[in-house]
Amino acid sequence: MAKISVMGTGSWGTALAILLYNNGHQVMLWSAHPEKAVSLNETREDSGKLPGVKIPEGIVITSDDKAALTDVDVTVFASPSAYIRKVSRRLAPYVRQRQIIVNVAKGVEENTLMPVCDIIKEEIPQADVCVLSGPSHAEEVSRGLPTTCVVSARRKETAEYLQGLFMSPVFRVYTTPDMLGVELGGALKNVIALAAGTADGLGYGDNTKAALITRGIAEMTRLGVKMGAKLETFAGLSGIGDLIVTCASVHSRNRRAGYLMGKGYTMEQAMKEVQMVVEGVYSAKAAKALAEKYDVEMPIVMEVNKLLFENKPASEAVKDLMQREKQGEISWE
Ligand SMILES: NC(=O)c1ccc[n+]([C@@H]2O[C@H](COP(=O)([O-])OP(=O)(O)OC[C@H]3O[C@@H](n4cnc5c(N)ncnc54)[C@H](O)[C@@H]3O)[C@@H](O)[C@H]2O)c1
Ligand SMILES: O=P(O)(O)OC[C@H](O)CO
Repeated sequence: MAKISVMGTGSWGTALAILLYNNGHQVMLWSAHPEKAVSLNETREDSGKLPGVKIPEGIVITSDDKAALTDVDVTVFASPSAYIRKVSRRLAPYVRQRQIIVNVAKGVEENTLMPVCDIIKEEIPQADVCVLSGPSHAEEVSRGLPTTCVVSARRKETAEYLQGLFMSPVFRVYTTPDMLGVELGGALKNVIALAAGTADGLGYGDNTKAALITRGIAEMTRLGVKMGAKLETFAGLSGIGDLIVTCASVHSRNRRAGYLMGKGYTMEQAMKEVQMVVEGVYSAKAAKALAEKYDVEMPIVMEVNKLLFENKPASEAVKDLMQREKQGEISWE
């Protein structure tokens, strides 16, 4: 049994706290907001985000920074990527040397172009920062539906230790040394999911969805490999696996936000309607900047940016993607 704190009471933090508790660990769930911790303690359910999912009484819910980080074997950082720097800076004084921190947020910071693990490392240099990612909607994990993920760490032993903590009969975890690839897959798939949702909103079919997923993973892979990630990672759970789930699932907030934009909502209206974090909107500009920095062609990412930030009509974006200059699918050289 390990002592684990989960930092963040969004749907993913809550689902992982329940998973880890059911695996027999001692679990604390921390909210950045005292009033949220108080209300969750009373109700033992987040009826807005995970209706019908009970948070076991054995999970201690707190907003006490020091208590949540004292004598823990592992801490899981589950805040949305936009808050990770602020949360890391706030918690840094309570983090011991070589504390294992597992990042489960998916994003790239707009102004620094850093994936989430790098942000945590910068703010909490004494920590051993790892990542868990993959096709894993909280709505399904919290109900014990079979799910697979991948965990990456600097050292193989740490990754295998974490694999053991998270694994259950309904939650299968693989290990990988490719932290950068895992992080980029998780962040970039959200941008492609906005495009897939938009196509749904426009009333397009399965052919269009398959095209966006396939050409989307091609873009993600091109960029990732140029940045130093491994090619195989993009064919794995944190790459194509997560891209499929986020482009197809009824639970996906990125797909839903895109769907609403396809129906004519503005980005702001769509985000308001979804009510949960739409990470793709935060990562889109960073993805575009990375494509430019590494000189990689990412036409879907470029069109998503125009849709989000230049009010380009969705149907125009699709037309421009379809009528791009002719290309080979793979090189003839
Ligand atoms: N939900 C999922 O199924 C799922 C699965 C895998 C990964 N993720 C990733 O996990 C991360 C969290 O997503 P989520 O779905 O749990 O979020 P969510 O939309 O359910 O919840 C939002 C969270 O943001 C927190 N928050 C709001 N304002 C804050 C502030 N100022 N400072 C710190 N925290 C603040 C809220 O307390 C809440 O914990 C995201 O990066 C997401 O991509 C989510
Ligand atoms: O599918 P979304 O947009 O809800 O994102 C949540 C997770 O990343 C899915 O693994």
